[in-house]
Amino acid sequence: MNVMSRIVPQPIIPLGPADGAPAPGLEAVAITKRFGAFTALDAVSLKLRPGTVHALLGENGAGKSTLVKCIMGFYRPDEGAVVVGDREVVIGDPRAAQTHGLGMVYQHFTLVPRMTVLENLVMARASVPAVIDWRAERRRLAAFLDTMPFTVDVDAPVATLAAGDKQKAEIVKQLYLDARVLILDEPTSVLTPDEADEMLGLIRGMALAGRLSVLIITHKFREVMAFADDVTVLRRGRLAGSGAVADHTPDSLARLMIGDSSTAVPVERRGPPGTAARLRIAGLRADDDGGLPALHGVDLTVRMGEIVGVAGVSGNGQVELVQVLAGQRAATAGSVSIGDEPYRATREEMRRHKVHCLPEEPLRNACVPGMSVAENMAFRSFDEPPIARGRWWLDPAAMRRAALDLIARYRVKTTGPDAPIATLSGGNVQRAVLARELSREVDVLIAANPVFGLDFAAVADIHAQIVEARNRGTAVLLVSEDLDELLELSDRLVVMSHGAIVHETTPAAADLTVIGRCMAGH
Ligand SMILES: Nc1ncnc2c1ncn2[C@@H]1O[C@H](COP(=O)(O)OP(=O)(O)OP(=O)(O)O)[C@@H](O)[C@H]1O
Repeated sequence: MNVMSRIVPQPIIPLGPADGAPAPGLEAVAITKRFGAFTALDAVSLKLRPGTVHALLGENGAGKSTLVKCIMGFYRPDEGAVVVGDREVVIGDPRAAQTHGLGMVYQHFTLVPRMTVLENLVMARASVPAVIDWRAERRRLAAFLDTMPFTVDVDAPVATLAAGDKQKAEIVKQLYLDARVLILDEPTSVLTPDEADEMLGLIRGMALAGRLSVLIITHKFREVMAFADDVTVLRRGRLAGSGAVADHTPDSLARLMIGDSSTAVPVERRGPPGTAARLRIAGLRADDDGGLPALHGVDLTVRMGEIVGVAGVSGNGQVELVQVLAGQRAATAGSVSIGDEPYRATREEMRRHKVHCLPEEPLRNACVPGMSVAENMAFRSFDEPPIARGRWWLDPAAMRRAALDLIARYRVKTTGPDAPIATLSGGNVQRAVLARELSREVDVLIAANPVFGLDFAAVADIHAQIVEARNRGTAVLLVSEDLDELLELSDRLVVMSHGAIVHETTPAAADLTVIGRCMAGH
C-alpha cells in the first residue's frame, strides 16, 4: 500500500446500492443544446424506466454523447429538463450528478493504472478524509463486494487487470459511489465478445433485481437485441424513434438510424495477393513507455495486394508495433524494409514509399485537437502544391477547398473546415483522419482498429475502402481486436502475444479454438 496508508479508526459508512431501495428512473425532457449556430440536440426526450436497460443508438455525430453530457452536467442544455425519479433536478457539474445517484462509465478506462482497485475507489469519493483508514476501507469494500454478483481483486494494481476486469472495476467504482442510474458510453468496445457478454449480463441482472437503471450507448445491434429492454434512436440531433426492443429488428433500428441513406456494398477481395513482399519486418524489438521490452523480435511480411490481419488481446505489443511503423517509437533491434530499401519511418520515407497510417485513438495520436479540421486534413499535403506556394507560403484557400472536398467525399459531419477538430464527434474525427490517409495513393497501409467507435454504415464504408485499396495493390497491415473483422477482411491472419507473432493461418483454415488459445498466451 502507498504512503497514505496510515491506519486510524474511522466509522464505517453504510453503502447505498445495497440498501434495498429500488433504483430510480431517469427522464430527459425536450433537451435542446446548441453550439454557436449549430443545434446538436433539438428537443430530444428519453425515458429510462426504473430497473431497465435502455439503449441509445444513432450514427456518428447524431448527438448521443451530447445528450449524455447534458444529463451528467458536463453541458448546460439550452432548453429542457432532467428528471431523476419523480424530481426535476438541475445538474450543474458531474459532481452534482454523483450526488443525484448518476454514474458514468466510459469507453476508455479512467482508473489510475498504478493504484490498486481499493486505492482508486477510495480516492474517487466526493470527500476523501485527510487520513485514510485503509483497513476499515478494505472491510467496507469487501462487505460491499459481497453484495455484488461478481468479484474484483481489490488489492491488484489496475494496470495488471485484464480489460474485462478493468471495466468491472469501473462499474464497481460507480456503484461504490452510490450510483443507481448508470450511463455507459460504448462500454464493450475494449472487451472481447465473451467479456462483453459477461459484463452486459451482469448489468442486466442487476437492473432486473431493481438495483440499477442503465442507459447504454452502443453501436452494436447484437448487444441491443440481447441485453436492452427499451431503445431510443437519434438522427441528426433529433429523436428518430423509441420503444421496446422487442418491437424492433436490427433492420428496423438501422433504418431509424440512417433513414433512406444507403450503406456501402461489401467489396470482395479480388484475385490472390501479389508475390512481391512490400513490407518486411524482421526481428523487430522495441520498448514500451516504461522502458520495458514490448516487442520481442517480430517477424512479418506483407505482400502487395495483401491484407495481413494481426489479432491479439490489446496490450500485447500491437500499439508499439504500429508506433514503430508510424515513426512514433524507436526500435531497439531488428529491421523494417519496404521493397528492397530499409525503412525508418521518416516523413520523407513515408512519402516516398506511400506509407499511410491509421493509428488508434486518432484524436490523440493523429491530430492536433485545437487545430481546425482543414489544418488536420492537410498534415500530409501542406508542404506540396497546391497548398504550398513556393517554399514558405501556405495557401489557406487551397487548404479549405481540399478539406471541403474530403468532408463531402468522406461524409465527415462538421460545422465546417474551420471548426477545431476536437469539437467533432469521436466517429467523425475518425472519418476525418481516414479521409486524410486514404484519399491519396497508398502503397502500404497500417491500420489499427480502424472502425473503432464507428456506426454500422461507416464500418461498411471503411471496410469497402480497405478492400478496394488491397485490390489496387496496397499492402495492408490490419491490427484489430475484432476477430470477426479480421476473419472477414484478411488474406492471412497472425496472432500476436507477448510481443511476438505466435500463430499464422488463413481465414479459411482458421481454428477459433487455437486462435483463442494463442491470444490468451497459451
Ligand atoms: N463542444 C462542441 N462544439 C461544437 N460542436 C460540438 C461540440 N460537441 C459536439 N459537437 C457537435 O455535435 C454533434 C453531436 O456530437 P456527439 O459527440 O454528441 O455525437 P455522437 O452521436 O456521440 O457521435 P459518435 O458516435 O461519433 O460518438 C456533432 O456534429 C459534433 O460535431
